[in-house]
Amino acid sequence: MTGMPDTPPAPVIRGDEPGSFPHSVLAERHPAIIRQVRDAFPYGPGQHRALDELLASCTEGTIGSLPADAPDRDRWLAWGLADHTGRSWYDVPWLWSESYFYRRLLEAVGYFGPGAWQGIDPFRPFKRAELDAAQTDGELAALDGLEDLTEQERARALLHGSLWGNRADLGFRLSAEGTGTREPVPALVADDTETLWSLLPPDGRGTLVLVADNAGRELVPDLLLIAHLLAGARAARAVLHVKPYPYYVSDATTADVVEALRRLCAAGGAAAAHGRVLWSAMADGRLAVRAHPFSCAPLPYERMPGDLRAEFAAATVTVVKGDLNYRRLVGDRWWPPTTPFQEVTGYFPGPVAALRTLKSDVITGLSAPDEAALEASGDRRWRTSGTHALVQVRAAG
Ligand SMILES: O=P(O)(O)OC[C@H]1O[C@](O)(CO)[C@@H](O)[C@@H]1O
Repeated sequence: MTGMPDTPPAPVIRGDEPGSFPHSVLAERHPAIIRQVRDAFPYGPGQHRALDELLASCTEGTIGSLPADAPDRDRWLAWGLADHTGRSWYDVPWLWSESYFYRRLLEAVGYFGPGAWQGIDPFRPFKRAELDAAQTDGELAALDGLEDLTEQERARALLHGSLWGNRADLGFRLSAEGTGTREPVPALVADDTETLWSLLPPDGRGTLVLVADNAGRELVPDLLLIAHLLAGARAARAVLHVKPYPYYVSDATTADVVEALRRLCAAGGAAAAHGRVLWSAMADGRLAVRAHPFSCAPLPYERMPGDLRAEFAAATVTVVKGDLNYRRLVGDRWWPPTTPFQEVTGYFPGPVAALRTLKSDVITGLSAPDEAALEASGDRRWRTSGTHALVQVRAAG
């Protein structure tokens, strides 16, 4: 990574090795997403044709440019489009390929308009199904059981709900059962939770920035965590960063925040109480939502623009959720796993915490014995299967 004298840059991850996880995402997952989106909407012939073209381009073709009148064409040119046009999707950085795939998918279905399909989220049916699932009711009802816990125990349960929600699985029931001395969640490969709490003490009255990842069953526990931190004055203000347009299937947009909040408020019990805290915090400005264009950039956060840098610099702590954001935070590279998290995030303009279940190859900040134990565990997919998680914090700004 540039500017980091102690840490020589590791190779950028590409999707060009058959059999590798990134390769399978480009070769199998992307075509499957095109199929699912196509089946979920009564699209017209133009959209079907554009989806056929995208499928052909990603499977056997090369990266094409954006239409001359695309509203974000200049932005994409600044993000490397001209350099990558005409190259194979497999030969450019994997992060870039994936990001651009979602941009092209939205183009194909007319999301950017003009026209009647402008603004229609092609992933909405999948997000909606998750939010509407009966299981979500049960998970929200389980919140009532947290009411008897101490503030610390509740904060921990909600933090783990947000963390494991990244696996689309609300973890607070699990965590609530285990509060106290027992370790509730195995499989944490790094746990800097106490450092995170030291940045957000009760009555600390700072600003929490949370960079969200997925909608639905990850965003709901993210919102619950924010509600708890605001209600207990561990944060006086919170800023929730979401995506300006649909991305990586389930990533949260402002529309998803609205749906999640309405779901909370309609749930009754403790969930609705949290929902009301958030609703009024939005009304008086203590909770703000941002949808910065860079949130959908195919680049690491190290290359963030000045206005975003200033926002993160002003935060007491920025909590970065999920796998994709982790890749962007540390750089999507084949780091040796013992590379210090503190070093690869040294460029970040303020204290930063990563809450992530492991769903791609990137990992930093492991101790050598932990790395050896994971490698010896017999399951070679510990990096990618979502069975492990981490809480990593760099406290110094
Ligand atoms: O929702 P998350 O935690 O960002 O995970 C998404 C991950 O899934 C992938 O799209 C691969 O399936 C990764 O590229 C990405 O890092």
